Amino acid sequence: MSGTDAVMRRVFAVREREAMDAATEAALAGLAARVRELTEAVVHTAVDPAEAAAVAAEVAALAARLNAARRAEPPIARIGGNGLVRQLANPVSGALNPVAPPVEIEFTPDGGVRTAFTLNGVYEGPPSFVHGGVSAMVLDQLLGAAAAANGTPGMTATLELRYRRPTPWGVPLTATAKVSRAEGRKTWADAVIAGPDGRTTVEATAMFIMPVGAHGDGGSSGDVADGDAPRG
Ligand SMILES: CCCCCCCCCC(=O)SCCNC(=O)CCNC(=O)[C@H](O)C(C)(C)COP(=O)(O)OP(=O)(O)OC[C@H]1O[C@@H](n2cnc3c(N)ncnc32)[C@H](O)[C@@H]1OP(=O)(O)O
Repeated sequence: MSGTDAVMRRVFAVREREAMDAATEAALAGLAARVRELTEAVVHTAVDPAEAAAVAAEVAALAARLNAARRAEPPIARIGGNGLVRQLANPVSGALNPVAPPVEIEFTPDGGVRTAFTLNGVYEGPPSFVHGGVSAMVLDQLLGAAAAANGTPGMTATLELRYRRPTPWGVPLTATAKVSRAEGRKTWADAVIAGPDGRTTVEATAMFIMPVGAHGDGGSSGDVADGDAPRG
């Protein structure tokens, strides 16, 4: 994505942030994974009120330990030496964010993107099914990654969802996205989530707009957050 990299640097311009070293990233990814387990346990626990209160006090103490040294902003890591960065705490795909499932996005040979993921009960909306807003969040990220993979990244301007069937949690899901059209600063992309039987549960179409200046014609040129670059 060498041509894309320069555009990405401008579209998702953020203030300069210190990149996280690999050892700290690995340690915090492990911490986030444990906190995900904790969150899932909180949602499903059936302990008595006294035990819940005791655990709450311990968790408060742990939060105080982490807050003893804070970064002003969420962490990033650099990809290569060209200024492109990954947002390690992206709420969809960031391994360092306990709120993120996380969803790992890969390039596909057809120029699109794909992910396989499982959502647990933390993301429940209607009983037994994934919250529609969570599906929208995953699809927005995936569609944005498809626009980036096409070399035409942008800000989400429109996001249309069609919920065809309920999306179950606790089972393997797949999602794919691909650009259908790009004109000027606008890029359109389509995406679907499918259940384990391969049937579509949610369809989405989005339009992304590349902010003015992102083509390198004098717009912002700060460091860049690319959401979370697809791995592949
Ligand atoms: C690997 C990396 C993966 C990254 C994935 C990231 C996924 C996540 C992406 C997000 O969540 S982004 C956050 C949610 N989106 C926003 O917060 C966007 C907020 N809105 C904006 O920043 C601006 O409104 C925007 C950049 C979208 C457009 O501002 P502009 O000043 O560039 O638009 P302008 O007014 O010049 O209009 C340009 C054209 O776009 C049209 N337009 C602008 N906003 C529109 C809109 N919202 N919907 C439909 N059309 C829109 C507008 O009518 C016009 O059409 P025409 O050229 O045909 O005349």
